Amino acid sequence: MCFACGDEQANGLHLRVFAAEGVAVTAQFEVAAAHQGAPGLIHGGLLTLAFDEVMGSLQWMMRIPAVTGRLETDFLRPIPLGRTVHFAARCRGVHGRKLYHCAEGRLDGPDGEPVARASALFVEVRLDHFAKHGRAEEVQAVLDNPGDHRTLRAFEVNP
Ligand SMILES: CCCCCCCCCCCCCC(=O)SCCNC(=O)CCNC(=O)[C@H](O)C(C)(C)COP(=O)(O)OP(=O)(O)OC[C@H]1O[C@@H](n2cnc3c(N)ncnc32)[C@H](O)[C@@H]1OP(=O)(O)O
Repeated sequence: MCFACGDEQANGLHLRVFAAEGVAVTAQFEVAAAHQGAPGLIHGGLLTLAFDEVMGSLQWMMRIPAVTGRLETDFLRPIPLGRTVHFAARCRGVHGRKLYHCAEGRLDGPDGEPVARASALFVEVRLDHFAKHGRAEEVQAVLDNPGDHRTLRAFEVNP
């Protein structure tokens, strides 16, 4: 039940991420009333969350379990509610356990006005990172139905 991508989260971001050319993904985020910060505008933290999710999706494509170590967002333009942010993210490089990603958000279309940029460092972890640190109920639910989790984030790469 991920807040960024889970269908069950009534006020979640409901992000859908798609494989692109190379080690890259695209995604869309419809900014709803529940995502408000200042009146009529998106909350900046939620935009950063969207970047975290979109860049974090690259790991699924790379088949490397990793967590966010550092994430920096540049807020270029205010984003009104009711608009759609189109994201494009790619892996810039890998050094040891460190994965360097970058992403951009554009308004209302993949060629729309750039409204935000982000860069992140993800750090590869062993799978037991999640089992060890997560609350037991949710970890057990994944272990009971591992297929659900895999299917949810499966990309068709070069289908
Ligand atoms: C049950 C199974 C379920 C599976 C489901 C999968 C779901 C997946 C969901 C995905 C979730 C989606 C995403 C989410 O939302 S993930 C949620 C948010 N992120 C976290 O909770 C991460 C919390 N932090 C940690 O666990 C540890 O600090 C990590 C693991 C990150 C590193 O601690 P660890 O002790 O392991 O490693 P290390 O400290 O030797 O560092 C290693 C290298 O990295 C460099 N470094 C580290 N931090 C920074 C930094 N801030 N700036 C610059 N550099 C940094 C460091 O210098 C070193 O470099 P070098 O010396 O090698 O050159």
